[in-house]
Amino acid sequence: MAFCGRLLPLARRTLCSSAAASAAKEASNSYKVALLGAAGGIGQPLGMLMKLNPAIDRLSLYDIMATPGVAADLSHVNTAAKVSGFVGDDQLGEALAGSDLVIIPAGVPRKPGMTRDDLFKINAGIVKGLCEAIAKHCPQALVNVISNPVNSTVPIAAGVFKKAGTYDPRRLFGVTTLDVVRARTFLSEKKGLNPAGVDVPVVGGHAGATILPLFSQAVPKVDLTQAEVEELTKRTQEGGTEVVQAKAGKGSATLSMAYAGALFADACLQGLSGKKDVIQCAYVASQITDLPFFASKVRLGKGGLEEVYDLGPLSDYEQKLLAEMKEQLKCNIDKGIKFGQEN
Ligand SMILES: NC(=O)c1ccc[n+]([C@@H]2O[C@H](COP(=O)([O-])OP(=O)(O)OC[C@H]3O[C@@H](n4cnc5c(N)ncnc54)[C@H](O)[C@@H]3O)[C@@H](O)[C@H]2O)c1
Ligand SMILES: O=C(O)C[C@H](O)C(=O)O
Repeated sequence: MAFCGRLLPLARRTLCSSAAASAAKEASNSYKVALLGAAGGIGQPLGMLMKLNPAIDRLSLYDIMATPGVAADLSHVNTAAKVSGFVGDDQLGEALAGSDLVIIPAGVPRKPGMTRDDLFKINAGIVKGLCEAIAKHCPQALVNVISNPVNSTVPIAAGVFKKAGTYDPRRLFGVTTLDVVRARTFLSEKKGLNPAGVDVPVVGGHAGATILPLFSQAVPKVDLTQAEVEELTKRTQEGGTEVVQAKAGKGSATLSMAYAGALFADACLQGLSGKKDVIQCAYVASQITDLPFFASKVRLGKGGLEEVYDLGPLSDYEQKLLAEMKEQLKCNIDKGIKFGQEN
């Protein structure tokens, strides 16, 4: 994780005009990050990883319960980020004010036998309410949506921001990094590679068949039989379910998700700081297919989303899976858009 060596010169604390403040941010990488759902299974380890990130000088932990304790605990870790806990609706505005990046893992997780779409009923309303507050209190922040079903919660967030007049597609991201993390891990295990040097783009969405790992574009280039490709693809698509079943009713992926969420959040902050060539996969407003939201490789920069890359050359198998998944992804997107229009 590239958190290395970006510590803060004290001088920036004295700057107060917004131009000076933004110049200072760029020079010193001092960002405020708000984590919504901070007392949860993902929220707690993700809060920990954010506390360790030297690019962050203020870490705001918000939840509907238990954040004072989580914040007190985390605040004793001797890193620069100043931790504050906020609990309940009344404190949400203060938690968000001045944030550069808001990460949303708030909401219920799956139990065995459920699909991510089964979470829609509860999580749609949670994401909507939190995004309304973001539009009001930190409309310029980048927003990382982790809450499932991501295929629908991102269109919901876009709808809220559109209604509020603050929508900028460059600032809204569905976090699909865990799919990339899994594809890297599973490929490395299969081929005896060091996972540190392995990359696999994962495109589409974040649910079952909509998760499309592109093993034909893996780095380093790896020879795989068709049976191996199919096995790795299936395992990546079902990675979340593998964890849900293993946890047997006690939730879904939290630790690996916190790791993935921290990677993506750090990439967003690196982009904001002006670092060049920050490339990640993410689920964003997109024109590379006929669907309005799609996960693919993107470049992050000072404005957030700076470039959406097209899919590149796909194998026949990947083309077939892409064609097959589009209807499901479209349904998930339409459901989110409809919810946004009706609520
Ligand atoms: N994008 C991904 O790859 C990915 C991976 C894993 C989990 N998830 C999703 O992340 C979400 C959270 O998972 P978890 O395991 O952390 O669940 P959890 O139940 O352990 O934690 C969720 C937290 O959200 C809080 N919360 C509920 N309503 C809230 C609100 N209105 N405002 C603020 N906080 C609120 C809860 O109090 C709880 O602390 C789930 O929807 C899960 O499906 C996504
Ligand atoms: O599978 C889930 O429900 C959680 C998450 O989306 C995951 O991929 O682990």
